Amino acid sequence: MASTLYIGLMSGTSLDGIDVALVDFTDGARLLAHGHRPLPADLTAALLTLSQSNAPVSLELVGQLETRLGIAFAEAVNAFCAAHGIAPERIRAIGSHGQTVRHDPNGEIPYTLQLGDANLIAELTGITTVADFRRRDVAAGGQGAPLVPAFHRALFAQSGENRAVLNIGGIANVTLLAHDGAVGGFDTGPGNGLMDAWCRRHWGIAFDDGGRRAAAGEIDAELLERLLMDPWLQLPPPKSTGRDYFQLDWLDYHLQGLHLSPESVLHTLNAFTARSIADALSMAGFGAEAVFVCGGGVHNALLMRHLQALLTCPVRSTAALGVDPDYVEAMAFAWLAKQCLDGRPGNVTDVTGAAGPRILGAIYQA
Ligand SMILES: Nc1ncnc2c1ncn2[C@@H]1O[C@H](COP(=O)(O)OP(=O)(O)OP(=O)(O)O)[C@@H](O)[C@H]1O
Ligand SMILES: CC(=O)N[C@H]1[C@@H]2OC[C@@H](O2)[C@@H](O)[C@@H]1O[C@H](C)C(=O)O
Repeated sequence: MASTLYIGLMSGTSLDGIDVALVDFTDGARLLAHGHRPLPADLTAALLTLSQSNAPVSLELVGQLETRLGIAFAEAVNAFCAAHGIAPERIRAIGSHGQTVRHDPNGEIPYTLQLGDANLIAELTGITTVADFRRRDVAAGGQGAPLVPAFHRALFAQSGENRAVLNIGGIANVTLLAHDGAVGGFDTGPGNGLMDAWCRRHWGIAFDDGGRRAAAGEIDAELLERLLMDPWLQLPPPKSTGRDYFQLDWLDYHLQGLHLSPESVLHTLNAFTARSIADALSMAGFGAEAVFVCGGGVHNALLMRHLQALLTCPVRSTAALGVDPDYVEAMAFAWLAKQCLDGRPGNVTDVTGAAGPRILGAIYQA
């Protein structure tokens, strides 16, 4: 009988590193072990440059990053397996998200681009690898994102209540699990990405721990209003975005003529993330009875306070459902790999807008 153990690999838009999740699908989805491996600093720096939409990019750089990321993902798996004493033969497959460097499913020529050569992952780990999950959905006219809603449905639905599952990563996305079984979902806009970029620029730090620096500043009503006016936020679903749109150039444009302390800009960005999420939920007319949060934003206490203040239902971590909030996405890509190998669809057409359910991912045999 085929193994029920899968590894999910997630390297998200915040570029904080590689999440590794070992999941057993014998009965539901059980997280057996997890790990996090920072990306080498020069690789993060190259990816940050690449994700600026106006940066000149050479094909050589893209080719090299494809290789370097593939090696980094494989090393993350090998180190993880060694640390946990897991023989590669026990793993049915790896589901590798890859690193999104561009995402433009609505452009004249739609595309989405994730790097991290899965040939290398399969070769260096000896484990069958499934990767390239988004492009089939885009080929079918979809956004190619968000893809976690199908997994959220498998894991968190059947509660009889209207549940929202909110992932606050670099970008934020929400899954709407209605009490009658209907599933919706879309990106809501920036998560931590803009705050991280501001922290990097002003203090050379990766993120605002707990939201403490932001708390030292004030929310600026004028800046908040300007940010909330962005037309993307008003678009109806299906919709998705990436860090190539909500980036520092975008913020600098809105900061023109304002003279604010860096702390106040940060607090305004924090409030903006919360408002854009709450407004999106209200525009969707969903009537959430509970919101469960995953992704790194759950550790930003100030952001969680702002969210709770804006929403009338309880806002809790997915830990309240017994699922580690830092590994939901990595678990989702383990699940998507299993869906692919089982010949089952990975997309939710009401979420991505694709023409139909599609088996997502390409298989690289061990
Ligand atoms: N203690 C903390 N305080 C505040 N923010 C934190 C803390 N820990 C993590 N974060 C935030 O969470 C981010 C990482 O979140 P996560 O790993 O969910 O993002 P991601 O998966 O890369 O993004 P995406 O879901 O958009 O692909 C960090 O960059 C940081 O902004
Ligand atoms: C193109 C891309 O990489 N999108 C990511 C990003 O990070 C969060 C949000 O934007 C979501 O749409 C998606 O990731 C998750 C894993 C998803 O597909 O559900």
